[in-house]
Amino acid sequence: MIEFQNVTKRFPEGTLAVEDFSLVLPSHKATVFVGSSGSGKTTLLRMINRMIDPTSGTILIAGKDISGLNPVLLRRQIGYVLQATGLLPHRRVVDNIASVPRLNGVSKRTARHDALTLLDTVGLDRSLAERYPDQLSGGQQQRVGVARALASDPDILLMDEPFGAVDPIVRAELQVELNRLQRELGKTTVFVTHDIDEAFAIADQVVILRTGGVIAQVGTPAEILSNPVDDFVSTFIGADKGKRTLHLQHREGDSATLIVDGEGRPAGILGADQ
Ligand SMILES: Nc1ncnc2c1ncn2[C@@H]1O[C@H](COP(=O)(O)OP(=O)(O)OP(=O)(O)O)[C@@H](O)[C@H]1O
Repeated sequence: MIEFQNVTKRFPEGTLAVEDFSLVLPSHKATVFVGSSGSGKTTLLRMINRMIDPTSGTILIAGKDISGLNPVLLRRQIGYVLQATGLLPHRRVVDNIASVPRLNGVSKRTARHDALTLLDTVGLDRSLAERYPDQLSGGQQQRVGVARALASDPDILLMDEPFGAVDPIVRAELQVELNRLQRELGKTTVFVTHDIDEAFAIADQVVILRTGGVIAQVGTPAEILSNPVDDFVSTFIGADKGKRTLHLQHREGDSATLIVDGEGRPAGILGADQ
């Protein structure tokens, strides 16, 4: 479990990026921060692995205040996936994936062996292992980025707009794959996006943010879709627009709930436990 307790971040030149933010991010679940540009999503994410330290307040991981932990060691225990993948261009795919285990002292042979297994995990063919990142498509590079983030078997996976640079079809595939991985591996995932549809597709817990990291609403996709708390949230999820009046439809004899758009087209499915 990750817990933010009254966390505020003011950058040195004065911007108040996050103000008095408190929230529990449950273990083994995907929490998605969604909000418009500048709402503080990335700042919140980066405070979890101490790439940014709060001005005040406390962040706990598994009950431990992270301000007392060595940032470098903390980062090696937390997977991090970025839009720009961060893959090392001069290293082969297999060595990119093996890089953090190698830093953690795992032998080259074991780290490379595990890297090949991770290619299977993220749905990539092992024949890609010896390529360099620029010999892969954008979607394949993102999968390698996910494999690399999983390589040290972290409990926590941070993902900052990881699918923002790929085309919509590949993006939808990656979202489906991430859901599968989430079910199989049960990581505590924190995902940042400005795309509300992506948030609904991935999240167990959606956090809709206003400027300053102020929480507009927290809930499951079903809770937010069925009961937006105010006009801001309604506008954000598109419930006020004729073109996408999403609503939920329970199907007779089926445990899943269908999300249907304003024209009656299925837009997604919520699992039985949501
Ligand atoms: N290093 C920094 N120095 C000063 N201000 C910063 C810094 N990083 C972020 N900010 C400011 O803090 C606010 C929140 O930024 P943040 O990157 O967290 O937002 P975001 O919701 O992730 O935005 P985006 O969707 O555009 O990435 C913005 O006003 C931003 O300009």
